[in-house]
Amino acid sequence: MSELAIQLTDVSLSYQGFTALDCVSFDVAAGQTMALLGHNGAGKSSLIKIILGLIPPTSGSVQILGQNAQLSQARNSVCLGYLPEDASFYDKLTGYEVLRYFAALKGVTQRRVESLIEEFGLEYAQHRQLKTYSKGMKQRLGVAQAILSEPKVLLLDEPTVGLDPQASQFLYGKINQLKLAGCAVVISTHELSLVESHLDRALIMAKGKRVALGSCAELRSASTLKTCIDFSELSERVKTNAYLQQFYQDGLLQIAASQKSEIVQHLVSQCQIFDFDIKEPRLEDIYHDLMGQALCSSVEQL
Ligand SMILES: Nc1ncnc2c1ncn2[C@@H]1O[C@H](COP(=O)(O)OP(=O)(O)OP(=O)(O)O)[C@@H](O)[C@H]1O
Repeated sequence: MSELAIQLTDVSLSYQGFTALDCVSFDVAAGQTMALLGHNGAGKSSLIKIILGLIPPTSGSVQILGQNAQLSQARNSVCLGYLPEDASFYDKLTGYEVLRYFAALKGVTQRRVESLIEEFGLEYAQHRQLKTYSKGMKQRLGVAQAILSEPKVLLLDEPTVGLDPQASQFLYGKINQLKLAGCAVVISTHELSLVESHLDRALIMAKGKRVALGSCAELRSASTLKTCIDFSELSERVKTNAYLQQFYQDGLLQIAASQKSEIVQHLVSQCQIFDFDIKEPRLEDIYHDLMGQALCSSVEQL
């Protein structure tokens, strides 16, 4: 099994008596991406700040690369990269000066700064003050700052807000490169369709509690949503098949995710149907389904 980069055990947090996080546990292995999903105020940013060691949990433990996150060695380590929600820098500085400043703090070379400026498409504006930057340009700079030191643990709070589709795609490409180099990545986001194909696991949270944790396939199985098998042509062989009839609804076969291989086998071997389209529920639908279930049952863990 891969080395655990982040390990949270029973983490709770209270802000002046208000419980923002309630006994949350999860881990992220080196080279894995974890998406933090949840409604506004669910506790995602608080979790990220706790992982960074910026705020101490009221109870529970947090280990980063085997060290207590509250210890300064872990907090000051160049191994951590962080993009805060609404990252803002002193707007009289130029983009180049901002990156040079963080590079000096992290012991990163000028060459790396120049190469990131180029990669993030900010060359033309690098010597302009940030007050002349658009939101997306500032966000690109923020992401470049976060990955400056080629971190082992990267925490991104809503990284694609303000980015155009091309820049979002570029960002996820970068994240995938870092993952291949063994970086553990945590992304808090509301943009579920963007993160879906890049995450290894997602933690869904509501009101500071863990609602569900798992890969897209595991979350799909935990949901009540059906996988649909669509035929290019309505097939009599399916409608009249004694076993398949029970799943036939609205011109589709509607099955639980766990039944997929069994039904596909049946379609091929018993009905000789080879032309079909399998439509899995998307992360966004799964999220709404699990969140609905959790809120109905007062946010009990699934
Ligand atoms: N410094 C603070 N003092 C008091 N309450 C706070 C503080 N920071 C956050 N909270 C509260 O804790 C809860 C969780 O906030 P948090 O910012 O972690 O949520 P979030 O999931 O990141 O939300 P969003 O998606 O809106 O960014 C919210 O109810 C928020 O009002």
